[in-house]
Amino acid sequence: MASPTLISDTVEWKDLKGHAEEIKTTHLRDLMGDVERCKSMIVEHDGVLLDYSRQCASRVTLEKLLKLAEVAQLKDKINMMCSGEHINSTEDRPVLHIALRAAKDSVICTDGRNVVPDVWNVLEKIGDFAKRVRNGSWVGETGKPLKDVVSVGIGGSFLGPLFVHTALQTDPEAAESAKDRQLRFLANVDPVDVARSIVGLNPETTLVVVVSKTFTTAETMLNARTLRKWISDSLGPQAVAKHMVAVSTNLTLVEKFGIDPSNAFAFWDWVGGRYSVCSAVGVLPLSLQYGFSIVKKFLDGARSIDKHFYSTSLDKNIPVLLGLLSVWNVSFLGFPARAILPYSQALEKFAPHIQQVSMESNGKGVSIDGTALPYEAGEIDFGEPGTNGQHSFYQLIHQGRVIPCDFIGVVKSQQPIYLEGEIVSNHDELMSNFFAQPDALAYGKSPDQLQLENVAYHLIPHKTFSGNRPSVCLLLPSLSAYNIGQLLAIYEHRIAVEGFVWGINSFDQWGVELGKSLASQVRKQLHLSRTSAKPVEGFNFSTTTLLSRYLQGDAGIPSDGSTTLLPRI
Ligand SMILES: O=P(O)(O)OC[C@H]1O[C@H](O)[C@H](O)[C@@H](O)[C@@H]1O
Repeated sequence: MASPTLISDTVEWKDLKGHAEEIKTTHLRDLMGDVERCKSMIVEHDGVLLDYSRQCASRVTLEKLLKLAEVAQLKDKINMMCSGEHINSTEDRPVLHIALRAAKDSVICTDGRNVVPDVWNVLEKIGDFAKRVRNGSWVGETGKPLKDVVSVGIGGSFLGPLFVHTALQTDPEAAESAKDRQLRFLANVDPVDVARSIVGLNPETTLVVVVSKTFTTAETMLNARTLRKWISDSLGPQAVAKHMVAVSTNLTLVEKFGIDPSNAFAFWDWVGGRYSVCSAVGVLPLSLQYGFSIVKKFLDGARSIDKHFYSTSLDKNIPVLLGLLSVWNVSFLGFPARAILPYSQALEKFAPHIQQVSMESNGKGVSIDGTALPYEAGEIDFGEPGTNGQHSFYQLIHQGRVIPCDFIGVVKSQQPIYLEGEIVSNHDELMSNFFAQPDALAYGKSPDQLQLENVAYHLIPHKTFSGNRPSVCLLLPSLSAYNIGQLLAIYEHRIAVEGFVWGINSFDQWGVELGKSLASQVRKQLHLSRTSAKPVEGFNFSTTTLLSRYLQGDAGIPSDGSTTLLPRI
């Protein structure tokens, strides 16, 4: 149900534009002084606490944003998504990643079919397969158990599983069940990544999982062929059946590639690549590493947020509030970026994953009906765990550009350390920074304060912090599999909310196609030049110069002409 007009044409949008000018005259340090306001800006669900009191927003702002949500038909759009309507209109597809973590007895229909039994069939197949690999009843060609897994995939078939794997690695329960096993990822087509992914691995004890929604992605298919050769060179071509499995929506191409279709784990075109970590894309490699029961907890956590998202009123709804505040920051206050700052090293791959979910979803130039947007949509997302980021790019955030920040903290560390003689534990030290940074950004430091501290006159401008820099704080009880699932779903839904309000299609990604088709022209040229010395033609002056220089050099083939796949690193 696309709104007939652009959201920017509505009275509610224009009202917020005017209101933004008023808010700009109020400093956050004054807003923070209003305790009732701050109280109203803390919401909680199932152990997750969101504090958005450090947004450059008053209670009136919130009322106005909720009115904007109403005119954007946000609630209807959420309902349409959850009830399987084809809201991805340019691809004529439903958007049902919530079904991937639905309870077994729930009913989620699209096109007249309840998809939950399909989801659970695959989940149970994964559970069974992972159990057999892990307990050694599924063995490799030489009869040895498969203790190492290389997951080959890129984009949505890589970033989500990598984030969850990196986070689970430090959870004691998950780590215990991953003992003596390795999970590696191969995403980049760069031969260096290939070498890195298999260095030290023995094909006899390795299982390769090829993960690709389309099973056509050039990089993944070349990497899959490369690892197929690695296996068959060492163990014979018949070994592929035992050492390679696949995750895809395209089971015909899986079979054509030479993987037994009974060793393929399906998902469906109603799962967007960047929303696929809860499908076999993430569940298979993660279950092989940690066991299905742990991965199930991750799905349960995501489900808790799904329920909250579609059943809680908008003013108490964590993803909705976060989404509306993002729209506020981007479209009304003019802050185009967002820093994702988890105070947890285990979340080091969270920002890279959210970069794809957010920027591929909302980096659009037209509304859902194809009208050019007269406003910018999408955010520039980046981030690093704290405190590392503090020693890197926080300078710009404190005194340079205004970048709304997401501070993500964890109450209980998975790996507590306390050194005798220190005043606080390591985790308290980390969290001291988590609590201090948002206030430093919000309050800043004035020249008057600096004068009172007897700071030299000429240094006062350099040491002044303007403050008034917005952030939100998300506090999770711990980083269990369940909490990781919650965090994922909060961001997935937040990003959908932004897109719903901006009136765009957050579920297609046509912007990645052009580069792919130009690469295929270059690929053809490289092939012809290498095999028949065909001169470079059909490109502009710049590309011709660069390509010619490239072709004069290394052909990318080992100098002894060998095609060995033994890693050189
Ligand atoms: O899973 P695949 O079909 O191999 O796709 C992998 C990735 O490739 C594309 O370029 C898309 O932009 C991504 O959304 C997708 O996740």
